Amino acid sequence: MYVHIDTVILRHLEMELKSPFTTSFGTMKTRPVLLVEAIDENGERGWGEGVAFSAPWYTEETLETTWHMLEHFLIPLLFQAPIHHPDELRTRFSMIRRNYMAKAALEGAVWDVFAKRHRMSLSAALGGEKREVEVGISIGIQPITNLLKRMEQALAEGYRRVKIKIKPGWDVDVVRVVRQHFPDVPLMVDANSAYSLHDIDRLQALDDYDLLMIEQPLAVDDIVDHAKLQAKLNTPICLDESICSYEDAKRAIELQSCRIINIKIGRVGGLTEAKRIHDLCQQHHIPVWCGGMLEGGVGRAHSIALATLPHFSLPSDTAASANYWDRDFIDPEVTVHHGRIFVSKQSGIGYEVNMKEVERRVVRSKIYKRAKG
Ligand SMILES: O=C(O)CCC(=O)C1=CC=C[C@@H](O)[C@@H]1C(=O)O
Ligand SMILES: [Mg+2]
Repeated sequence: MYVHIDTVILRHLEMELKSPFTTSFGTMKTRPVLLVEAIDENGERGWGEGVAFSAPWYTEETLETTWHMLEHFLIPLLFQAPIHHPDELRTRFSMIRRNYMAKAALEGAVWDVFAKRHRMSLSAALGGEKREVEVGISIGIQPITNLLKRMEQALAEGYRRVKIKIKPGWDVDVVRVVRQHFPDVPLMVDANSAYSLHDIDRLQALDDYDLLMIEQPLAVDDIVDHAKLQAKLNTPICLDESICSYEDAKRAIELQSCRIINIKIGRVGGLTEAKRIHDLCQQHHIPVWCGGMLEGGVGRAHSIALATLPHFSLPSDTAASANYWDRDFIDPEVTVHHGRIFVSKQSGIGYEVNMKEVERRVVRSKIYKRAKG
């Protein structure tokens, strides 16, 4: 069966975060969402989500660059020919350099159409096996009393792992206080590239606190210094920003730059590449987990489906919708029960897009139609 995508609709939504999210590179109060709707020749609708932020602080992409790449390059490439399987888009889009979040947003919508056309859940279409996924929570930088209170609340809600942000001057002391209050909680830190090899003493000091991992301590595009650092740390390094492709993951594994990899669909260019990285890590016994990008409900649904693949062994950053927003734009919203999300058996992403909630937040939209004939 071939899928002809006839229409793509882009919508820019602004989502108000319940509480500002602070990391080593800044604070976010609202989260822009680029919602991608793909409609095939039968009227089947699939949804994808662009996860780039409004400024290029996480990677080089922004919502604006994503929109530009979709409008001028990726949607025209998609319209060029029908597809037999979404995996084909990885090759078709390969002539476009990088712009992974833009590629992932469109590819994700096509995956949703494909799964619906085959009356399968996205999880099943990807080869997912789990009926539920374990969930962790990521807590931004905030005054220590607020951090401890938020952790207390998250653990009471059943989250299976807590991730806290660190940066120079907000690291060893904070982790020590957290450990004093929560000696046994599964705990990890995310540095978002705030350190260099000159900080090795501070990073080695974290070895005393039984952390699950230290996420992305060094430069966003580095795997060489991370290998030098990992050789001096007992705590596993988890790479996030450094891994944008299967090839990056292959090099990082060969150089022993990390012992864990965080897979994010948008960062690596889509579900097909995410699955390839998952399979590579499975072959090399490198644990993986599904990272988060403060996604809206559609991006969260895609992450949940990905996290059902067999080698995802660590809790995902796919917390409940209520952790981020007063109201998500999907029905039902994502909920977490005793630290787990039950995977929907519905076809496609497993959630309905609530157009009333979408329209409330849309600041811009545009329709793209395939020229017939
Ligand atoms: O989506 C979530 O709940 C986790 C978000 C999160 O921790 C991150 C999102 C984007 C960039 C970073 O700040 C951080 C990460 O690197 O994982
Ligand atoms: Mg990270």
